Amino acid sequence: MRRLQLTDAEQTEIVELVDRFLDAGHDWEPLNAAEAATLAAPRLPLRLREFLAGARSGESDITVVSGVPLDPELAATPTGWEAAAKSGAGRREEIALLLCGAAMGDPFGWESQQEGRIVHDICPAPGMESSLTSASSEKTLSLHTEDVFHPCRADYVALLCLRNPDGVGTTMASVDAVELPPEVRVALAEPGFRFFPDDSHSAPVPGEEPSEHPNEKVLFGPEQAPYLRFDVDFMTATGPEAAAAMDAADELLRTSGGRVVLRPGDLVFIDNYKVVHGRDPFTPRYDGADRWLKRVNLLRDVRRLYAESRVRSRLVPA
Ligand SMILES: O=C(O)CCC(=O)C(=O)O
Ligand SMILES: [Fe+2]
Repeated sequence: MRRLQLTDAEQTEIVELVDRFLDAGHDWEPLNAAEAATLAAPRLPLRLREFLAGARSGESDITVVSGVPLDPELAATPTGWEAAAKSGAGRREEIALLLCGAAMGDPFGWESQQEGRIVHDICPAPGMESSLTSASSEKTLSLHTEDVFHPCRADYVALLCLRNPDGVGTTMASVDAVELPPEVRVALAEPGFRFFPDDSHSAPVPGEEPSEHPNEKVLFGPEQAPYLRFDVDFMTATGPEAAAAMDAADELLRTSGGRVVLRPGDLVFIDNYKVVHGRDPFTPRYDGADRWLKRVNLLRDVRRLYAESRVRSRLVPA
């Protein structure tokens, strides 16, 4: 894990950059602002840009920037993403996240997720307490690769913490840190698995038809330092050896991993090719003081999405 604490002077620079971004009268729909964020990101503090460039080129598994400035008049935590979308709560934080995110990758979204919003709100929603989505609270969110089913899944999931009054942990396990027995490693590197869209995807997304789910590998890429895709809730094994390897990996990831308690102003970049993440359970309050994160998905090059979807759009089509 790499960590950077922003200084007071750097925080002031970011506040001014957010002000300038607002004054420039960009279209505040974050999807439209994503490109403007890429153009403005070179004005972020030099030390921050160098830190993120190092994290990117060194393929840091977990990268934390602390002290991202939050609005002193931050709105109450909305009761779910729809409420946040309606009120525009946390706009300054969305911009700060987009700007920092754009220094690490290209922001993109999903037509099928939070109605195509590019910056997501992660806060507990009434009725969703036990769901398998980030709107849950009372149920553990098990370790997962974000959008495990899709070839255009993020290289990084960036989470900016606005509130976390009970110190709820974001669980994480890195493929670099887990010791998989050789036979498990071999089985996970065979195309013996199928991956499915998780419950946060509302509309059908390409690949939702069972026939469209090819057999895939859990471990892929460089043999000495493989990448990982994994989500026990939204994958199946196609044979007994694959099933045994999946169970073993699940157990080893859970026991080898740890947790990061995000504090207000903490921004974490989770390498979605190396790290699976989840969340500890908590009791929601629904009183405006609940835990609240903003999330953006990042690709290292958005052209991977254009090529796959055959549309020049930052949204994966539904
Ligand atoms: O709430 C968290 O800490 C993480 C939730 C999650 O899995 C996500 O936002 O992708
Ligand atoms: Fe997630």
